[in-house]
Amino acid sequence: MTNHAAFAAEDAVTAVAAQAQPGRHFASFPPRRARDCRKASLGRMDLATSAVVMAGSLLDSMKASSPRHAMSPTGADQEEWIENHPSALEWFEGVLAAAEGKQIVMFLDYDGTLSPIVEDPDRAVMTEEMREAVRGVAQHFPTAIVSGRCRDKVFNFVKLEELYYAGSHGMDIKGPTKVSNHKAKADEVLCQPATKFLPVIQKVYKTLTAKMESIPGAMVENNKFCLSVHFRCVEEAEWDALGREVKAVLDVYEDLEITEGRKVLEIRPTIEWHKGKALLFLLECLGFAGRGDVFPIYIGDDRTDEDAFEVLRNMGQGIGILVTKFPKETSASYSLREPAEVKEFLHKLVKSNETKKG
Ligand SMILES: O=P(O)(O)OC[C@H]1O[C@H](O[C@H]2O[C@H](CO)[C@@H](O)[C@H](O)[C@H]2O)[C@H](O)[C@@H](O)[C@@H]1O
Repeated sequence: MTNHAAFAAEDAVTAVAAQAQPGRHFASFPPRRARDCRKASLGRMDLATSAVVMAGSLLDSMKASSPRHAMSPTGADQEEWIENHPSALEWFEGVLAAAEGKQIVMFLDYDGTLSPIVEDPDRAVMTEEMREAVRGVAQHFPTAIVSGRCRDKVFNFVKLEELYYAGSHGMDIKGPTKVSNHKAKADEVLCQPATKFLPVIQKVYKTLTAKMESIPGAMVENNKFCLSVHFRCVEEAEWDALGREVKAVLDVYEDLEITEGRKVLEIRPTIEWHKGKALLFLLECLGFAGRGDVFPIYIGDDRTDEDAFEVLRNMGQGIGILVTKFPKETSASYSLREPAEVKEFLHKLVKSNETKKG
């Protein structure tokens, strides 16, 4: 864990203390079935986990997502931050050296990583050039999309059948629809640890949708195993009211909790499952668990991605890359500034692998 100062920036990330799993060993392929992964997720999520919004601090957390300090080359704090989290493009050779002789496995968040952040969540499309970059990477390395969106929705944005998809913050994992050289049966749902929460999530979706009608600009997105209450288009003066409404609705559901993303409150079951667990599960599915010659690369921009960065840090394998223009408290070891740089990084990886193969 880095110990540099926290910065008030657009989507400031708070300190992470997700549960570590050092030296965890896995069975190899074939993948575990959904029932097994439900068992693995039993129990309440540790409240120290990064994204959980603590009682009383909701408005403060929401306000912390206002842009203030873009990274400038002149600020000493920014310089220190970039020294601790160097650009994965500028230090590309270092990344390659660390991955030398190992199997790269690629994990990609969607919003803010493959697509730019936009006001309307339904319009967060990814460019054809980015799709080509992801397609290229998937031809060389097993690749998964890990998103807070529901799986179908993120698939409809990405539209690549050869990838693994972990939707609803990893609570809904499916193998490739089109199987290439990676070990997987086509079109298989691999893990859904939160199915028993579906009825309550749908009930809360209806309640919150009705409540949010009185707040101009507020929007509730149904992500199947979790919900997103968007406030990007809500006047700041209304955020307190919005936060209180959401908290009041959630107060009677002890099985659900509020976590926070970029101008969004996320409602999810309090199970011990997150993007980091999804990463470990996918490594197991791919037959790479417990192997020292695997090099997972996880690229993400949001608080919920911190759980995956933390898992990699604790494994001591692979790297986390945070996409940000702002210094943030993070467990990622590298950074990229925006989706355009993510695309360039993916292209460079492909090119270097092609060169290596001759
Ligand atoms: O894990 P992710 O794939 O990064 O999903 C996290 C949330 O992303 C989306 O919301 C964010 O992007 C929107 C479109 O750019 C933006 O309008 C919103 O303010 C951002 O928070 C998605 O709509 C949410 O459901 C996801 O939870």
